Amino acid sequence: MSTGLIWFENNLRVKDNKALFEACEKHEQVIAVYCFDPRKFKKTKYGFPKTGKFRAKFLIESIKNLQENLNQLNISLLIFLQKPEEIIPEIARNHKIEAIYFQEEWTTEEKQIIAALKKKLPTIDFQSFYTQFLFHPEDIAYGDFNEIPKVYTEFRKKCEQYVDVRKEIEIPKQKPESNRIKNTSKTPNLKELGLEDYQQDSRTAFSFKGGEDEAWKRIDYYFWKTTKLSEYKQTRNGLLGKDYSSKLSAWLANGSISAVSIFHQVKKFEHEITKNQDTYWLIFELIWRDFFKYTSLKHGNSIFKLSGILDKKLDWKFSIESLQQWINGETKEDFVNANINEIAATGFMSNRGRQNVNSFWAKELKQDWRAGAAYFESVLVDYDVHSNWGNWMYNSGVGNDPRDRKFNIKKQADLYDPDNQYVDTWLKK
Ligand SMILES: Cc1cc2nc3c(=O)[nH]c(=O)nc-3n(C[C@H](O)[C@H](O)[C@H](O)COP(=O)(O)OP(=O)(O)OC[C@H]3O[C@@H](n4cnc5c(N)ncnc54)[C@H](O)[C@@H]3O)c2cc1C
Repeated sequence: MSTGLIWFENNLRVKDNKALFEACEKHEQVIAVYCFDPRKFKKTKYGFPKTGKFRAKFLIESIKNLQENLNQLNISLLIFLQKPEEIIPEIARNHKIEAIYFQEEWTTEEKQIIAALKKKLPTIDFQSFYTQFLFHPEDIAYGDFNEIPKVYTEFRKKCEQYVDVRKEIEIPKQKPESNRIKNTSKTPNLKELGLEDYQQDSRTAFSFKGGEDEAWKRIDYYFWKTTKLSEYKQTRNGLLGKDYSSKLSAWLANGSISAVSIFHQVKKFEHEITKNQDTYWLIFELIWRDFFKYTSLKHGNSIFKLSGILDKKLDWKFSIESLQQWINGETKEDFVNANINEIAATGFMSNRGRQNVNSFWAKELKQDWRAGAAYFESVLVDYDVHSNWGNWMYNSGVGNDPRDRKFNIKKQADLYDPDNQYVDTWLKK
């Protein structure tokens, strides 16, 4: 009997998951694996953990839900707190695995893991799929990733003109019960990941809960129950409350829902409820998400370099005291402090807030932008390597912003928080 292994990473869903679907189509027996990689929970050189408590909790919830949904398909999800390249070879040998299915990744840390696995399992067939994009890399109108433009609008227009978003891939058919294997593995808790448990701050903009089912509940609420999508563009610069933007980022980041699924929900909404600038704008933002992924595909590790993808030498400083003040919300700007307090207390910050906080750190204080990006990587519930480092480069003058703008923080606060409601909420302890 042929056995395939689906190795989950940032594609934690059963719907529209080509890797899972292919594994189920090609093999009579399918086993699923997820590894909480200890390297992702270690401390960075700045002293904070690479993955902080908000994202870790969201991930734990996501894995629990994935396990339930796979159970419905009679597929056992084995969960480990171990490096993939250490445990997967053992499973592959024990279960006579013929092929491993996974989401294609291209940043160095992920590539190293895949290379180590391949080295240890030279006879196994590795099948990877780009399942994180809106516009599939095989469909874009560029012959080579090197042709991806530096300017977003150029990229967007060409994609909109020439690329059709693919159809969603259905949930695989249920396997027979005999597909289940003995599974004593357990999802680790926050303590086992070296993190403290916490109570949610009552001021939080949104109570994020991980898992594919929760992502679809949010779609149901934001699109269908409240039709908030029909005013998305007008409200997306908001700072308080759960409805000013879609809040889909955390589920998108760990792949609990695909950009393709969201796109088709927008199209359905436009067909059944209303079609306007606001509904289009959610797609516009999903294209930004793609753009940063294509930027990192093109530029590789340059997205982590001080001089960025522009290879621009600027006069950067770095002091650990400044970093601490910025993180503690003790800068001279109340609007920056309020935003940084929000992210520290909840793991979330609006897009408007992120732009201002980034601009203040990199362009006002001229501090090494990578330290700010690393802090966001630690605390964000929705951290995505390409979106985070891409946006940070953009707002720090070493990325894709052709205008190299600096935010006037006071003006921004007057415009987006005219009654100080936001600042008052987040400056109070
Ligand atoms: C400095 C900085 C760091 C950021 N880091 C991240 C990150 O780690 N992960 C992340 O998902 N987003 C990041 N963003 C982008 C954006 O702020 C968040 O996606 C957004 O605030 C999440 O809220 P939402 O889902 O309600 O967004 P919505 O406004 O509802 O947007 C819908 C979706 O579009 C995508 N999107 C929207 N804006 C952007 C953008 N500027 N860049 C890329 N994708 C976008 C997201 O997937 C988002 O979920 C960052 C922005 C800045 C300025």
